[in-house]
Amino acid sequence: ELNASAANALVPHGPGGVTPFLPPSICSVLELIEPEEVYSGYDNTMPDTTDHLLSSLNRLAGKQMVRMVKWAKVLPGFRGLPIEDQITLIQYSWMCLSSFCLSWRSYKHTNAQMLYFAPDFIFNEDRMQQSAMYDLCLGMRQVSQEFLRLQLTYDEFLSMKVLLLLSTVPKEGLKNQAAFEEMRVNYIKELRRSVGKATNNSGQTWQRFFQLTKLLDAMHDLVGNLLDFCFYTFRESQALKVEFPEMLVEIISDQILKVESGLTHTIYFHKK
Ligand SMILES: Cc1noc(COc2cccc(F)c2F)c1-c1ccc(CNS(=O)(=O)C2(C)CC2)cc1
Repeated sequence: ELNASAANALVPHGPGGVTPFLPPSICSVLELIEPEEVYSGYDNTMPDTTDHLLSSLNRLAGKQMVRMVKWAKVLPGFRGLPIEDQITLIQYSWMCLSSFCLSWRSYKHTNAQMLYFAPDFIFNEDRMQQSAMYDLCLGMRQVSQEFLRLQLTYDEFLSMKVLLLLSTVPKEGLKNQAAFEEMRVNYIKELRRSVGKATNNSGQTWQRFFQLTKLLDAMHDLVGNLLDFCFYTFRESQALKVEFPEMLVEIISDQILKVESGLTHTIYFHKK
């Protein structure tokens, strides 16, 4: 919609006519900066042993993390936060973001039937059983099925994903808490706009906004269990023969300390 500042940006282009110069909308920027899908390079000739599946998941997660950091650095508003806060927010939310993107890919590519980790690395029932985290996989597939039931739109997905980046903070607050809160409010407005578009601004808009914020809250509970499994596997990686790439070792080592000493706080939209 044309707001006041955009209206002032009308650029005259000749007698009487003006061509509106509109800054790109936030959702068009989010679509532009969304990373490409990553291939896992999974060796399908190897047997689907648990350690081979989990080590391959970790290698893929490491590749995804590189793209996630690049994405955050060009995310409108994120650059304006202090670098320490940028690092903290990515460190605290990486599993949540990774899982949310997995649910979207699974919804888009497999109609929420399987877990589409990568084009060359898809989990069917067998692989979910073999992965030693069957329940976590089912939980993730349920999120994907909720996307299908709601017919989640790409713009809703993109603004929800930013809100997940901005949902877990240090208990003692960030360096620049005000800048963080302003950014979070802006993306809540962006989600509201996306929902409005999806419901043609009908009476359904608020009901849908309620459903999507409930879905965001549900992500945190699932991801908490995923992180428990992650921290356990990380600690026992030698015994379990599960390899972790350098990128993940760095993030997990830092995060374990803060999560297990209760220094993190998750912002929920709804009371429990
Ligand atoms: C890649 C990738 N695409 O989505 C996700 C997140 O979602 C899930 C990850 C595993 C099972 C699920 F059911 C998920 F939904 C990842 C991902 C892979 C590995 C790690 C860290 N490794 S780990 O310790 O957590 C583990 C899994 C190897 C055991 C973190 C994220």
